[in-house]
Parts: sequence; structure tokens; C-alpha cells
Amino acid sequence: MLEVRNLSKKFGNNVVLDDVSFCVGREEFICLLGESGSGKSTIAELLIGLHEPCQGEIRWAEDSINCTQYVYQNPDRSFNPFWSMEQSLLEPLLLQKHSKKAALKKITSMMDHAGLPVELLKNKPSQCSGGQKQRMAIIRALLCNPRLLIADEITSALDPQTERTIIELLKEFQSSYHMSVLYITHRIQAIEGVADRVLVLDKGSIVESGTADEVLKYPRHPYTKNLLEACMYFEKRKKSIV
Ligand SMILES: Nc1ncnc2c1ncn2[C@@H]1O[C@H](COP(=O)(O)OP(=O)(O)OP(=O)(O)O)[C@@H](O)[C@H]1O
Repeated sequence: MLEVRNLSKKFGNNVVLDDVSFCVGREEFICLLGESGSGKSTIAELLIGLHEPCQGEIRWAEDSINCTQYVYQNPDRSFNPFWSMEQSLLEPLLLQKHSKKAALKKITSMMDHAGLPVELLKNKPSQCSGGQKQRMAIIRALLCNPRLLIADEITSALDPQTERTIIELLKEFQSSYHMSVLYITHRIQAIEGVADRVLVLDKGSIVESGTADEVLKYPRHPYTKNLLEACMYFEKRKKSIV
């Protein structure tokens, strides 16, 4: 549904992306993995047209252009702070000319699926937890019927258990809504058993790509090996502290 070819991007003299190519297939769950500053968000921002590439092209399948939703690391960016969650979630459906009654029915069923109490709809964003807001940000994005959902470090501020619950919810929604997901993270352990394919980004270049099993179990590039080792080190430390 999407093909990125030889994409390069500079900000001033800073080369942020260098000759990046990859594809996203229909209903694929792709993980873009890399350290902070490797250029992950810049790729996502090029995909949604926030910046122009210096070189290269982004080709969309015809039915997928303008059907991308972006979920941010900070869920507050998805909501108007002065509106109730109900107002924020209703907005995309009312714009699609759903009746308020039908829209609320759809929203409450999705909240139920996501394990969220409907009472939260009366709250403002500041009255919800980070994990609750992030689940509602995903629901709000889905209400716009995306073909591709870009999730940019959406769980990096959450504890590992909430992170896992949210990733699993995203995976479930991905198959029931027949969409593709580009899941951006620096946490390799978060995507185990969920991603179909993994792209590893180092200093603006894709250094390794393959199925999640190939990349996580048999990494070839030294950068990926280092990321995995660092991850295992932190896991071991966490266990020894507990
Ligand atoms: N609008 C911009 N103007 C100038 N430089 C930018 C801009 N956006 C990003 N950069 C630079 O591009 C580089 C890559 O940033 P980017 O946000 O894409 O990395 P990232 O991998 O998403 O990092 P993180 O995981 O910390 O969010 C950084 O050096 C950053 O300072």
C-alpha cells in the first residue's frame, strides 16, 4: 500500500535520513526500531507530508492516499484540553455525518473493547491517566478509518505492563479494522510476537530489515546486536532489582 524509495532528508547541513527505502504492505504490522535521534519521527513526518524529502519518493496505493492517522508519543496532542473526551471522540464521526446516537454507540463499544469505563467520556484529558488517554487516542485515530496508522513512541512514557496491553490492543484493532501499522519505538522488547516485519534505523539509514523473528533472534548488523544486548542488560538489571 506504500512504497518509500531512496528517501533523503537534511535539516540545514544535518543529514537526518540517507537513502531510506522500504514498503508497507496491506494489513502489515511494521516496527521501525532505532535509538533516539536516528530519524524515526522524521520518516513518519515525511509520510504525513509535514516535511518535503530532499530526494526520493513516497508512493501510495491510490485508495490509501490521505488515509493515514498519526498517534503521538504525548496523547495530549490528540485532544482539545478544554473538551470532554466524549466531544473529542464524537468529532470525527459527526464530521462523517453519523448521528450522535450511532456515534456514541460505536464509541462505547470500542471503549468496552479497549477495557475503558464509559464514565471516562465525561472527563477532560487532564482527568485521565496516560494509558487511558493513549487508548482513547488510538480509538480516535481508528474512528477516521485509516488505511495506515502511525504510532510514534506511543508507549514510551508508560510502564511495561500498560505498554504491552496497548500494543496488543493495537494488534487486535489492526486485524479487525484491516489497516497497516507503522509502530515506531526504541524498545526492542515491546514488539516481540507482535510485529510482522522490523526495520532497524541507525543514523538515518536502514541497516537491517526482516521478519521480527529474523531480526530479534538472529540479528546480523552490529547495531541491532548492540540494541538487543542493551535491552537484555536492562531486563536482567530490572529482574535483579525486583
Ligand atoms: N524540524 C526539524 N528541524 C531541524 N532538525 C530536526 C527537525 N526534526 C528533527 N530534526 C533532527 O533530526 C534528527 C532526527 O530526529 P528524529 O526526531 O527524527 O529522531 P527520532 O529517532 O524520532 O528520535 P526520538 O526517538 O528521540 O524521538 C535529530 O538530530 C533532530 O534534531
